[in-house]
Amino acid sequence: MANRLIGDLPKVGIRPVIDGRERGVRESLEKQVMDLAQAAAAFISEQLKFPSGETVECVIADTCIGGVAEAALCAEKFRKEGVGVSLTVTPCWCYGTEVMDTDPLLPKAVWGFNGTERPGAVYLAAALAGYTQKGLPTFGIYGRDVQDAGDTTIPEDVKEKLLRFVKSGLAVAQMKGKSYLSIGYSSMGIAGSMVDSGFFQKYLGIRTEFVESVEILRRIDEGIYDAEEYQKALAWTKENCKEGIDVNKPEDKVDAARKEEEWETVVKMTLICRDMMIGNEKVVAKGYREEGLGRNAILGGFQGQRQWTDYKPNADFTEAILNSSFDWNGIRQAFVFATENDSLNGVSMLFGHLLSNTSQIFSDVRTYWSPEAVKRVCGKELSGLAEGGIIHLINSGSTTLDATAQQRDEEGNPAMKPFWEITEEEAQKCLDNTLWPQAERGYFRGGGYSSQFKTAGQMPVTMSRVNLVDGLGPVLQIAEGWTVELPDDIHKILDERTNPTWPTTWFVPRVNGAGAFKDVYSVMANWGANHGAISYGHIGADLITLASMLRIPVNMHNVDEDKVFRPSAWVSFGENKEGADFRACESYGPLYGKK
Ligand SMILES: C[C@H](O)[C@@H](O)[C@@H](O)C(=O)CO
Ligand SMILES: [Mn+2]
Repeated sequence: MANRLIGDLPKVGIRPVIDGRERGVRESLEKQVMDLAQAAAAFISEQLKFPSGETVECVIADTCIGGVAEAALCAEKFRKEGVGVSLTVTPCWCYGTEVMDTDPLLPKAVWGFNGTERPGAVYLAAALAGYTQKGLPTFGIYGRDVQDAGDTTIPEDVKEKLLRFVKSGLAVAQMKGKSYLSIGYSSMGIAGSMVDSGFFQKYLGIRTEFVESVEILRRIDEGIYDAEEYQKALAWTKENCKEGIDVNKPEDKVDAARKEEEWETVVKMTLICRDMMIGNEKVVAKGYREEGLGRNAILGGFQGQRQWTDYKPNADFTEAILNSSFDWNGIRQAFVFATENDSLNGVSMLFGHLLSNTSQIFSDVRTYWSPEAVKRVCGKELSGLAEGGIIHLINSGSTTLDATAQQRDEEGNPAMKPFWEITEEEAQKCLDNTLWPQAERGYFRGGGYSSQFKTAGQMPVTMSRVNLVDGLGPVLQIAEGWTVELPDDIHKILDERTNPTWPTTWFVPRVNGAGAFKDVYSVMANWGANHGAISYGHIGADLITLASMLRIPVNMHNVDEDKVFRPSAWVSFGENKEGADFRACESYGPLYGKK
């Protein structure tokens, strides 16, 4: 069952613009301009897929655009085709405001071909000036090296910017109109769980759906789920999810019958939470049409703690399985599902998922371990990437099992891959490297099973978090770095004194000796909340581009300056990129409403 949301996937609209002077000039350029558009479309469709694995489709205007009439015809075609991102391309001079895309909600870029025979770059600058003057911030793409007229190869630096822009633009388009499903609400006073509907609506175009956790009980008690799939899921769970240690005090331990009941409950919870997000035609077929429609949720969160977990088994199993790239139905697209209903960490996970097509890690940013403290506690030295200190990422539930690092990339390195690249063997190894200890009943009186594993390998990762600042609005912080695998004699001591029943990832951010990235300790000290969303790969530059499209300023990042790609208008807000970002986001305000 694909996590199919309602509505078609957005397409990329390609706008070949041209000098409208007929009887010579225009005719001499038609082929070159259209060839450039075709080349861009072919490149984008060949390189990009959606998290569902579907290919990104491009729509090219029927004709070159030499003036406002053809611009309007193109806009109409894009509307009918469901275009969500607009890319204008040209090698020549065109009439800036007469051919521009004036849709304020479409992320837009202009690729001005770096050629000399025709003034393509001059058009690019004129167009961007027009977009800036009209309050339609637009990305400008201009290759470093001159190309010969008619050359339709796309230079590497242009490719990088095209992909960054399109991926981010498609993320914006995919979020629009979807829902955040909040199951329960405030969790243990975590501010991120007090879902801010205004933020979701105005910045992301996402509607917030609130459902009491009792709905899960109702559906369990009244059998409002696919009984056949439940049996399949339970059998699969018994086969693949082995119980781990039971750290509970003797008087808190439960008998086999209760443990079986808890497994049955958490499997039902998983089916039900998924159905609440995206619906299930089997539930409709059972006569529960409303329940079977779901809430078109592109991401969800479960309060869990504490009322539910004081009474019923926790949702660690549910959260871990939904966030993973596989379940009893096989290898599939991961969901985005936050524990403790931390909706802001959920949004950060969603950004990572839409940009990388991979499943996501949700963690407490739990402990900074200095080399000295590790030496004191373990009598051992940290080495390699870990030698400057490490951050312990760990949280009950909500971490994808892909984070066991059992998948391999083409070079044989540990990786977390888009689901369509994961082999059956790799999925099985992720499961085989995960145990499911009984929940600690001091925390979780209702019991349940927590996923427990360690990230066994070094992988490039990016930790991020959206934070809400009163009087300012949302900000995004980003830390690129690596997971590290500690020697077992260190890992065990540190993990067991922390919590041996949860999933652990050891994280080392890339530091540069200054500011928030002065050292590993500074990264943790500057982290804006108790949680971080961790995505495979160094996707910080993509996150920065996406944030600028959403008018969310980036308050902290360790991405190379030359990788920062924002709308050209940002330069008008000053040379200091960080300050300009804040001023530009403040000036433009959220995409879908007033602050
Ligand atoms: C079980 C505990 O309540 C944890 O859930 C808690 O420490 C957190 O994760 C807080 O973010
Ligand atoms: Mn937490």
